[in-house]
Amino acid sequence: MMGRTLYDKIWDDHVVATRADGTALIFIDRHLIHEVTTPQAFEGLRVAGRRVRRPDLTLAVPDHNVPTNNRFAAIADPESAEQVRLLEANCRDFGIEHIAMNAAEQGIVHVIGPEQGFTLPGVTMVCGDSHTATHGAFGALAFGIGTSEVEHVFATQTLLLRKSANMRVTVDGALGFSVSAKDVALAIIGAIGTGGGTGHVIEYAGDVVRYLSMEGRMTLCNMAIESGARAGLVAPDEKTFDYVKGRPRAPTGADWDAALHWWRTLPGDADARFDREVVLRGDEIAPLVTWGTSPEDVAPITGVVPSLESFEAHKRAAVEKSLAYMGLTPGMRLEDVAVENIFIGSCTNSRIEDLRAAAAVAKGRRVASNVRQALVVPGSGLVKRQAEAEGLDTIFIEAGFDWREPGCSMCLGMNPDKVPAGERCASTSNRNFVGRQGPGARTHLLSPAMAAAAAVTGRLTDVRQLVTA
Ligand SMILES: CC(C)[C@H](C(=O)O)[C@@H](O)C(=O)O
Ligand code: SF4
Repeated sequence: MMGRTLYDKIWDDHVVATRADGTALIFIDRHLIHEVTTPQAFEGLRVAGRRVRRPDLTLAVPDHNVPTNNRFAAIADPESAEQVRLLEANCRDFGIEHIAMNAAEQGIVHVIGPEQGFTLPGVTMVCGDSHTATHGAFGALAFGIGTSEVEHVFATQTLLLRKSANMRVTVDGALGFSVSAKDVALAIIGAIGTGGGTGHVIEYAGDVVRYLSMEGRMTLCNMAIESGARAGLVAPDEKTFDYVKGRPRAPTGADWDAALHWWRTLPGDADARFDREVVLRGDEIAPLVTWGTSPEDVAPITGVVPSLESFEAHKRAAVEKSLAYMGLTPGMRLEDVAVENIFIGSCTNSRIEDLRAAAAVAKGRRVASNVRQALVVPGSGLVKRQAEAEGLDTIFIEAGFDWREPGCSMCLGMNPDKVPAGERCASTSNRNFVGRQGPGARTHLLSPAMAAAAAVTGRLTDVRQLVTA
């Protein structure tokens, strides 16, 4: 038998039935849900007179619409308030565990899954949310689904799927000083483009990926979707198992031993074949920022806004449009771009290590006077509590940052945290699309350390000038 990849193994383990047309019915081990993509799915169940088949494999949390301040006041926007209310009511009606907005464990769905030990190696995991790829960091096959599929999983705990192709992205060598998982994620998308992973599940491999912490691997897998991939994966190893062990929903006792035994068999076989291979060198990755309205529009912070001529002819019109939206001109030094807003948060970069990296830069410095909002939004209540125990909140507050409650916040304009039209934001999130952080907002994606550097200088800045090795 030919060697199998990690993806092949998880897939094979979950096939319930195969059909003549090449699709397969796949069992879903874990279903995360949030308030945005579930109301219609629950309604569909009601109309059909169905129950949720496996409420015990389902976990709910509100995140997109929750305000990150004034948590105990009513949510001002009626639509947001209704979505959050509906999630709770539907979970009560259908017997699903719901982490309430003001619970200590609340947070962004992709932060709380791993934190709670709900995310495990080898499982299939879905959520009505594109950044479900994050959980692939544990060697779980995790991907986003649409609302009608959410209903299908509710009703049957399965999905009808067509298998993707196998792709491997290897990042060899080591990362330079102040270069983080976010820079690796951006470098990969810059190299392969937003369509580079289409039709594939990407396994991230190589020394750089092995060396990354679980937090870093989550950042990397989080952005798999921005390269068009169905999912991102990292083979589980001892670091993975150490992270999972002792989490509230992780297996214990004999179950743990059995799980560990199985998890160790998951990494791909040495002779497994990938349909596509891409190799990057870690030492060639600099701290990166985006200059355009697509996550593939990346450049080293030491660089300039690219010229139209540097693109293939068919791309130039789009680049021109994107630069006009961003208010940038070719040849402009990226370090000369002033920013009025800073966002440190999102399911890409709101975990404890992200906050530590940002705090290390912010410590003893002040947010620049041209910066009007500098938000630090922990990914969950538990991250917030940990950060406070370490005194990170004090560092941020003394530097002039705004220390908030957990949620999606300024990552997208579904709650009160928005970037005003025409203003720029140095943001640790994953999407710089037109209007993503508010109508007319201009987003520059970067790492937490780079966002903190931008906050204290008031412009995009090479963090390596502020911190020494
Ligand atoms: C609102 C939700 C469905 C959406 C997603 O699917 O990703 C959001 O989380 C995002 O990041 O754009
Ligand atoms: S933090 Fe941003 S990317 Fe992540 S789930 Fe929320 S809105 Fe989507």
